[in-house]
Order: sequence, then structure tokens, then C-alpha cells
Amino acid sequence: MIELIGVTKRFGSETAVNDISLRVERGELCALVGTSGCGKSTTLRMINRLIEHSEGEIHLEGRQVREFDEQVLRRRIGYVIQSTGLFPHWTVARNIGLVPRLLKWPRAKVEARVEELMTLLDLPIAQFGGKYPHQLSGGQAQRVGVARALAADPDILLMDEPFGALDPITRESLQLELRELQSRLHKTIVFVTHDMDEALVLADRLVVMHGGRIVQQGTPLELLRDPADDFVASLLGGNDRGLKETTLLRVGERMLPLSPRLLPQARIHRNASLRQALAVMFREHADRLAVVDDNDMPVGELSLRRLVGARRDD
Ligand SMILES: Nc1ncnc2c1ncn2[C@@H]1O[C@H](COP(=O)(O)OP(=O)(O)OP(=O)(O)O)[C@@H](O)[C@H]1O
Repeated sequence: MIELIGVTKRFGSETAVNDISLRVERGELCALVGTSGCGKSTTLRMINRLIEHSEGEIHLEGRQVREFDEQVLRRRIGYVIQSTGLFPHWTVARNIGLVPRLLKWPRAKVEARVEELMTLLDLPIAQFGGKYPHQLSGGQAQRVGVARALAADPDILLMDEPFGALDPITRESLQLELRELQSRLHKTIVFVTHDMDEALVLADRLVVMHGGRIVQQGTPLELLRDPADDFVASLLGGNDRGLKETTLLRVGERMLPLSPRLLPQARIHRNASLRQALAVMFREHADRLAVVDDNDMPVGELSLRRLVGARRDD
């Protein structure tokens, strides 16, 4: 668990982070969003003490970060940045094994861990282990960055625009991998991003910063439905907020039981998002869909009226 209490950071006369309080529970992914220069990266870097805070308290698992030896602290916290920070003259395998080696793990254990992580992140060791960072694509290099951050199995991961500068398809696949990893490994993650759609799909808790302050925090749905002010509303997409909500809700949450009426031809899986359902309706010129399970068996139906949240379906 990470807790910031009344934390302020000043650089000379400039206040970069102004009296923020924030709590990230164990296993939660917290996304920090806001316009450029609002203090997101500074907040992240105060947690692993790459930047020392000026006022307030930062706790990790109940202990102040200031009480930790800096090196010990940084080895306990995985840190991923957009530029990856890989050592260019080291192979991929050596880069990934950095922290375990610093922690003086036996050689065989380091090698086994590197191989395990490379498999986890879809970077087969036979193909990628001996490559150097400049021989990798952007997406592969970012996966190596994530593997390196996970190497010593830290409970906490700090990620600063880790998937920035990637094409949308690679980015989406890395987002899915991260979600999958998090659901399996229960890491506590603080994630900085400029991409609001990325924040909305990844975050358990969304924190909006503006001018060094936190202006609102809550679940993505809470913020989309009830933004604190015009700034938050426009950051979250203005009128597009409704559409963004449809990406967070599942068909199964809105469908109605099967009725005696004839089942529509067009189908959608119960775990698909409402946005996907809307797309199928649009494509098929249909205002009702059959909802199916993994075996393609109908389990309910979804009308456009239900999709948009109307209580009744007539
Ligand atoms: N080392 C530093 N010395 C002086 N000022 C700094 C330093 N680091 C950051 N700042 C200032 O602190 C403020 C917050 O910067 P920070 O990098 O945290 O913003 P950010 O929200 O991460 O921005 P971006 O989205 O553009 O990366 C900015 O005004 C920046 O100029």
C-alpha cells in the first residue's frame, strides 16, 4: 500500500506538487492523468525518491520512504519509463537480470527468472535473449523494460508513460498484457499517462491533477458520470464521456433474459463491452442483439434502449 499525506514538492520558487493526499491499496492500479506539467511524473518519482519531497509524508506499507535506504527502496520498486532506460551495450537478458544481480541472487536463479519473464512477456529467450536494445522494435523494448521492472518481483510498480510512442495496436496489446499480469500478480501500480482511454481501461482508481493539485479521484465510472468541474469533464472527453462509459460496461450487465420474441440474427458475446455492442448494432442496422455465451448459446438479448440505460424496454 502506498500513501501520500499532504505532499508538496517545490523546485526553487516553483511549486510542482501542492499538498496532495492519495492512497493506493495493495493490488490496485492507480492512473495519474492531467495536462502537461501538472506534476504527475514528479509525484511518481517522489515515491521511489528519485525526487525528494519538500513537505508531507509518503508511506510504503506503513513505513516512511525517507526511512528506507535509497538503493534498497529502488530495488523494491519496479520503475518503467517511456524511453525504457535500457543499457545499450548490454543484451536483453542482461538488462532484465539487473536488479536480481544487484540483489546477489545466485546465478542459476537469475537465469531462470530472466527466462520466466521473457516467456511471460512473449519474448522467447532463444530469439531475444542475446539481442541488444537497438535491435528491438519499440514495443519489444518496452516489454523488456516491463520485464526488467518485474525481475525481482517487486510489490510496487511505478510506470511513467510506459507505452507512449507506440502504435495503437501494439499499445493495446501491451495494455491487455498489463491487465492480465496485474490480475495474476496483484501488483500495486501507479501509472502516468496522457492517454485518457488507456487510463480509463487500466485504472481501478483515476487521479486527475491540475497545477500540482489533485482535483478529483475515484473510479473511472465515478469520474465519467460525475466530474467535479469543467476541467475534469473536458479532460475526460467532454460529450464523448458517454461513449467512453460504454467501453467500461459489459453487455451482461445490461442484457434482458430471453423473451418469447424471435431472437435477432445479430449476436454479441455477454462479456463484450457496450461499445462493441453499439458497433455491431450500427454495422448490422439492428436495434436488438442476441447475447451469447462462450459456446455461442443465446443467454439473453440486448436492445438499443437497454444499452443506453433506459429502465424499460418498450
Ligand atoms: N528538476 C526540476 N527542476 C525544476 N523544475 C522541475 C523539475 N522537474 C519538474 N519541474 C517542474 O515541475 C512541474 C511538474 O513537472 P512534471 O514533470 O511532474 O509534470 P508532468 O505532469 O509529468 O508533465 P508531462 O505530462 O509534460 O510529463 C513542471 O512545471 C516542471 O517544469
